[in-house]
Amino acid sequence: TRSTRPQRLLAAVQKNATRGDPRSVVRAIDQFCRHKEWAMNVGDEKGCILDSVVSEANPTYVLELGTYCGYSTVRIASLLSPNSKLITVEFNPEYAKIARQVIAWAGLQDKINLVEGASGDLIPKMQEMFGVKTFDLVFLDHWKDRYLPDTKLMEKCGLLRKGSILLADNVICPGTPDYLEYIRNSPQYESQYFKSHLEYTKVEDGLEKSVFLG
Ligand SMILES: Cc1ccc(Cc2cc(O)c(O)c(C(=O)NC/C=C/[C@H]3O[C@@H](n4cnc5c(N)ncnc54)[C@H](O)[C@@H]3O)c2)cc1
Ligand SMILES: [Mg+2]
Repeated sequence: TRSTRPQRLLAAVQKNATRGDPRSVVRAIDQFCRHKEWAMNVGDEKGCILDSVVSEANPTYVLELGTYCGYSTVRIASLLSPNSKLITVEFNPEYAKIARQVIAWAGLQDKINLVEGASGDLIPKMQEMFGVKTFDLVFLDHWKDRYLPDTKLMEKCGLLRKGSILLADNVICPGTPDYLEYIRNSPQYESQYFKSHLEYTKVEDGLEKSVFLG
């Protein structure tokens, strides 16, 4: 049977990237998506904004919602300090299988915990499963209609502390109107919009960075 796009993306990583070199994995995926087949990775342009937010935050505990093939997982983890951890949540077993191999190729399996399941089920279990008290940074990049309910769930579960950062992809395209409305009007958050483009295209998109004020 015909291969899937994630399988072809993984093959491109294994062909063009150097084992143990996360930045070469990121570069290989961007090359594949720009010149061969578009895929919904945060991409190189928004990826630079992601890099600067991660570097400035220097987080110990990171949560990513929506692993897909692991592009942003590798991009974030490559910037984390030695004792920090990234937990990434993915409910599609096919995507999880590909992402695990991309993460392994980058040599980042010790920094990353990929957990399979739905965010709505896993968020309430983060403390008991991983001994996490609060997350310093959350990257939202899963189904767009889950951003708001999962943010409210993280608040309810006490997973955010004063200064925790939420970074949301695609707030313009595909768009997350209910999330933006909530987060920009809530006195509990200080938000900032980083204008950019939908990965590998000229269509406008952007990232919304929101600091939880506690
Ligand atoms: C109209 C239109 C269409 C597509 C685009 C282009 C475009 C550009 C982008 O950057 C995008 O992020 C997207 C996008 O749709 N992303 C959804 C990403 C889902 C991944 O996360 C997984 N997942 C989804 N919900 C959950 C959940 N609860 N618990 C656990 N995993 C979940 C899925 O299993 C996938 O691995 C689309 C632009 C415009
Ligand atoms: Mg996205």
